[in-house]
This record gives sequence, structure tokens and C-alpha cells, in this order.
Amino acid sequence: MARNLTRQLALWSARVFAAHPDRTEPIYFALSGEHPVYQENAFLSSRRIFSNANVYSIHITTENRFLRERIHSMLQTHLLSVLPGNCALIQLVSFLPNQNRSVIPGFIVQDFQRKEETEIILKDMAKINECLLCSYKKSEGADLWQQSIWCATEGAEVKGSAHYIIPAAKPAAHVSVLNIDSVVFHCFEDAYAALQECKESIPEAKEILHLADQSPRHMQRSNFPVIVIEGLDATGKTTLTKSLQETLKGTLLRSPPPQLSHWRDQFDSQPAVIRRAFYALGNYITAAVIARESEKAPVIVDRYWPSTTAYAIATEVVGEKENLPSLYSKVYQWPTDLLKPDLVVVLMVSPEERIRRLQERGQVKTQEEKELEENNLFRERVDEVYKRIEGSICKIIDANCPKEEVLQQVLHLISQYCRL
Ligand SMILES: Nc1ncnc2c1ncn2[C@@H]1O[C@H](COP(=O)(O)OP(=O)(O)O)[C@@H](O)[C@H]1O
Ligand SMILES: Nc1ccn([C@@H]2O[C@H](COP(=O)(O)OP(=O)(O)O)[C@@H](O)[C@H]2O)c(=O)n1
Repeated sequence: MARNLTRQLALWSARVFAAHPDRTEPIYFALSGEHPVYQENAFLSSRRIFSNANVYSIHITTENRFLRERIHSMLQTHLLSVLPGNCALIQLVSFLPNQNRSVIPGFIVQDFQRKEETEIILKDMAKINECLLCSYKKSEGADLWQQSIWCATEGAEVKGSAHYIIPAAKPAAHVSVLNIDSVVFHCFEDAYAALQECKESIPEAKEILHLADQSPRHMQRSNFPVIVIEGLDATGKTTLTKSLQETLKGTLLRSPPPQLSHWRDQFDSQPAVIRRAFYALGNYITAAVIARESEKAPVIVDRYWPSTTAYAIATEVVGEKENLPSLYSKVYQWPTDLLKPDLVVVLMVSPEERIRRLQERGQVKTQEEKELEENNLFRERVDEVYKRIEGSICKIIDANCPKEEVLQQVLHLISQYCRL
């Protein structure tokens, strides 16, 4: 048993940690057995976390992404209510440099009064959940921290070797990018597997999976063109898609399709992996309808895969658009098993015009849309993902102009790119 824990401890030592990962500039640090070259400024921020307190780190190690997010939010609420005053809770993730899906979420707890009670509470919590608890005690007089690991499933504690806390190199991509594959699905099976992870806790997931099972797969568009209209809320999608339907005598569809609409509130409040899997499967279900309808008339689709991808990435990544996955990342590529339209038109309007239209409409907004309004960076990230999605298929148009002009611009694009 102890050997197993020692191995885990060695594994932890290979990891890099990011404290405050939701900030544009997290504090990156690592544990090192080697005496570091002394660079006071660089060391300061990471060591400050460990100095003058007993420090613990909790890591949520379950492989089930749904459980991981659930446990994370449950732990946060619980820790804030049970930890003694004078303890601080810091968001923490650990990861293997540049390795996708290696991110393990967790927390750092700083106990400035060094109370035994804190350790008892934390061990107790780690018992309930699939967690690893580590403690770090500063060695007398030295600049070293003794790391111990306590594993609930094994009910044992192992003292590791003493480590120096060293600042780790800032990764090439922001740490949030390493987790992007949990929310952007590259094929039907990935999205399906994500919903399966939660089907015991969320019975509605079984119904979505059932609908997905019944939906024909690998469908291709037929004789008539398929045009997708994209853009942030209030950029004019509903207005334009209706005009296009009339002008082209087409069929108007939207993703998620009507049979999924009544589950949206339920899935919008779930952990990101589940929420995004719901929309991703909605796209596959819509694809089958697009294929069928495009045998009879042109098809216009209000939101589809680009929405799912743009919102998923923009929510996961923090800060400036420069933090988005690199231009050549797989996340911007259309899934090969999902029906591809002839043309995607992205409507872009200035932030001021969008807010004016939102206010004019006076509708209750979703939380995500409220955030968009408050958070210009988020809006910029959504727009930037739209721009990065395979350029040849996505055409961005300036939709600040009157409705008729927007329609004319899009009809012109259709005449260029689609065979009517
Ligand atoms: N080109 C336009 N110029 C001015 N107002 C517009 C334009 N297009 C749409 N609107 C108005 O803006 C609001 C949002 O449009 P809507 O089509 O509902 O957007 P979305 O479907 O993208 O949320 C509506 O009140 C609509 O009448
Ligand atoms: N195909 C789709 C459609 C919507 N969505 C999600 O749904 C939200 C917007 O949907 P909405 O119906 O409120 O948008 P509007 O069409 O009303 O502008 C976004 O925040 C996305 O998270 C998605 O992920 N994939």
C-alpha cells in the first residue's frame, strides 16, 4: 500500500501547478528536489502561498469528467462553510506540461493558525470523495517543504521527501487550453461518451442518448444548399433566417432541434462537459433532419456546430483572445462525421449596436448572455473562434446595417458559394 502511495507522490512531483487558474496570469509553480538557483523576485509569488501557514492541496482525481466538476463545486461550497476562520481557499489545477487532458482540478488551503482541526476536516472530506490530499510543512530553518500524501481510498498517509517550491515556466498556451478537449467534441462518440458518464445522476441524459441512437448517422446534404446562420445573441439571426426562408422558399431549422428544447434549462445548469455534450448531440440530431430536408428545398439553419464550439471554447478559456488555442488547433476543424453545410454566415455587430438591440428587445437573458454583456473579453473570444473556424466555409459579414442590406449581402454570398 505504502509503495503505491510513494509512486503517486513521485507522480505528483512531475506535475506543474497553477494557482488562481481563472486569472489571466496564474501563479505557476512546481516541486523540486534540487536546490534552486536563487532568484528572489521569481520565487516570491509561489513561495508566498506556502510561507507562514500550514498548506494543504486537494486534488480531484476521478476520471469521470461529470463527477470531477460536480465534486469540485460541491467541495468549494463545503470547504468555505466548514474551514475554520483564518483559512484561505485558493483555486488550483495541476497538469503535465503541454499534455492535453492532464488537468486535475483542486484547491489549496492555507491555514494561517496551523490548527489540527483543519487537517481533520480535510481528511474527512477527502474520505467521501475521490480526492488526494497533500500537506506541506516547512522544515525547520530550511527553505524546504515536506510533502505528505493522504489517500482516502487507502486510508494511509505517506511522508514524501522535502521539496523546494520553484516557479514553473509559463506554459506556451494558457493552462485552460489543456482542458479544451473536455468541452469540444471531435466526433459523435466523444459527445455520446460524455453524456453516458452522467446518465445515472441525470435521467434526462438517457433520453438524449436514446434520441441520438435513433437518429440516422453519417448523413450528407442532398440536392439543395444548406446555409447556417451564426452570431451572438441579438445579431439578427432570427430576423435573417426568416427572410431567407421566405426568399429562398426554404426550410428553417435550428439546433438544438425542437424535441430537445425543453431540456435546455436542465442541461444549461450542468457541468460544462455535460452542457456541451448536450448541444453537440443536438447538432448530430439536427444533421439527420438537414439531410432529409435538403432533398426537397434549400435549408437554413439557425445556429449549429460553430455556436457549440465558439461558446464552449470562449467559456473555458480565460482572458484575452491571445489565450485561445492556437490557430492550427484541431478544435477549429469541422468534425468529419458531422454533415457540413455549403455556407456558414456569421453575423457580427458592434458591441454598442448589440446592446441597443438587446435592450430594444427587452428579453430576459441567459446567464451566458449576461456575462457576454458584462464581459467584452468573452464576446471577443466568441467572435475570434468564429473567425478561426475553417475559413473557407465561414463567411463573416458586417450586420450593423439595416435588415434589407444584411439580407442582400447574404443572398450575394449564397449566389457565390451555393448551387441553387
Ligand atoms: N439589421 C438590423 N438592424 C437593426 N435591427 C435589427 C437588425 N436585425 C435584427 N434587428 C433587431 O434586433 C433584435 C434582435 O434580432 P434577432 O433577429 O432576434 O437576433 P438573434 O436571433 O440573433 O438573437 C430584434 O429586435 C430585431 O428586430
Ligand atoms: N447549436 C448550439 C446552439 C446553442 N448553443 C448554446 O446556446 C446558447 C445560445 O442559444 P440561444 O438560443 O439563447 O441563442 P439565440 O439563438 O436566442 O441567440 C449559447 O450560449 C450556446 O451555449 C450551443 O452550444 N450550440
